[in-house]
Amino acid sequence: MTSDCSGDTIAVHLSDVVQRQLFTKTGYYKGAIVAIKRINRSSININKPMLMAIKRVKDLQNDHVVRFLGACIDPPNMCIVTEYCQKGSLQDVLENEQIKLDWMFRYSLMQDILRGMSYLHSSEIRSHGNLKSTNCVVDGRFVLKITDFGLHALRTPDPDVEEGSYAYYRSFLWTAPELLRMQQRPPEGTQKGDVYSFAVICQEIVYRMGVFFMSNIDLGPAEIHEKVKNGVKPYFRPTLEESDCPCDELAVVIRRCWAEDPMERPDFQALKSIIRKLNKDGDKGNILDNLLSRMEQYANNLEALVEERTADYLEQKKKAEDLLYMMLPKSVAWQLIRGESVAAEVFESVTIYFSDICGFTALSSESTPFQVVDLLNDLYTTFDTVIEKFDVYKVETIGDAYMTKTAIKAPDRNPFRVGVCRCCGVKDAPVLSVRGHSQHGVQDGVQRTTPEDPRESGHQEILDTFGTFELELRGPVEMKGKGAITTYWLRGSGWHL
Ligand SMILES: Nc1nc2c(ncn2[C@@H]2O[C@H](COP(=O)(O)OP(=O)(O)OP(=O)(O)O)[C@@H](O)[C@H]2O)c(=O)[nH]1
Ligand SMILES: [Mg+2]
Repeated sequence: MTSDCSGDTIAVHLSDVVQRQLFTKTGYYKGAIVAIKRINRSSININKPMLMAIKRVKDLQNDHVVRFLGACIDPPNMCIVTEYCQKGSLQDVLENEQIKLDWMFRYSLMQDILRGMSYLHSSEIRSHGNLKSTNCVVDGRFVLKITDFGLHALRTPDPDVEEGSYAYYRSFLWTAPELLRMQQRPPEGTQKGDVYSFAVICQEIVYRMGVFFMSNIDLGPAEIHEKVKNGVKPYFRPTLEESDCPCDELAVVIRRCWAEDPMERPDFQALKSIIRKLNKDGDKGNILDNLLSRMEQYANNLEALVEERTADYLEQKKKAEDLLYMMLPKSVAWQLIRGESVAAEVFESVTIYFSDICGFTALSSESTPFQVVDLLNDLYTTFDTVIEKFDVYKVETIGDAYMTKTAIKAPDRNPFRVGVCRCCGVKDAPVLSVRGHSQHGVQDGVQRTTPEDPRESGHQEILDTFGTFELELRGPVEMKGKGAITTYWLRGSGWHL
């Protein structure tokens, strides 16, 4: 030992980690990603008991126990290097709502803990002492492994966690009451204490509501710590209802595991066969079947995730398209969305509509800015709702002016004018019907509209084809840059939306 991972190598890894760390500090060791746990010490004294402890951990080999790879004892980069499990801790998995866990899967997680823990208990390590959902990590194949056991002389309290703080008391929520009551708690804990911790983890797996979830009381970790430590009947434990478990027996087993009297708690060997029986549908005892069904579940999770992401994508796409439809005529937007170049179009006739609020300047001077904005907002929302029903495109709004245009293809296909005039309630609105050509550059269309000789205009005739407008000749009106144009007052229409 203590590994061929030099201080320099680790230093590089530690800085590299910052960019792509997912759950914990990681680095590369012999080409593979490894988990790095800092040792917050200024120096480490390597003695015989320490070397023996390292050897004990190094010799462990089990599918459900994280492999110890080495330690770096050169200050200032002292750390423990272990196998990296890419899905993070069990707590991370349980908190991740995107991962769906059926009961078979949840039983498999419990069984993995039991396999890892019974192996540890039968090894020279003997007990964990700090079993919790953050010390159960999950690898890429959803196999759970136990971590952060042994090597107690190298483990140091997290310098960021102050004694008496929320995080400090939270870390004791998995600790058995008899250990909480000890003045000098052994860092390796006890086997019965580990079984208590297992029960707390099982409750987390059942509810997925965090550690020590209680459905009807809201207590902080310090208060929970105090109540569990007191050991007053009825013993203080997290919520556990039979109806929330897949079967009553599971609730019974969990309660036995967190019994106040350590002697009443079963050992991991016994628990392994109890849970296997409860999960008889899921665990056929065949490793390959088991693994396959886990992978299947994982694939289902991915499918659900893909579906969710696709729905998100479609929603965003629709928003972008709606925005485009608001900014451009639909036909142009369609061509752009399909990646086609936009062809210029010629229309025999177009209608351009302007609305103007009479007395807007006077009205604004007597109103607050918010009232003005509210008025315009309400009015334009109404206009927008109306034009959506017709083949009409909003060019722009400038203050109180609202401008739209539409191409007239055939009189019966263009009831827009009726709709707008009727719905906007603009009384006596001057209707300007112009013939000309419109190009997809909208402003061009407006500016290039050819003024016609008022006597030949024929606008009234076009409107008369609808047989619904009541028009009154207003006479020629001087249009900026266009000369005198014959205009009409719209006095009413028979159309109702
Ligand atoms: N992906 C991955 N994440 C890990 C691994 N080990 C730890 N983590 C993550 O790092 C977090 C913090 O782990 P630790 O630094 O061990 O802290 P802790 O488990 O809360 O407390 P102690 O073990 O008591 O120090 C865990 O919740 C995991 O999200 C690992 O091997 N792989
Ligand atoms: Mg840990």
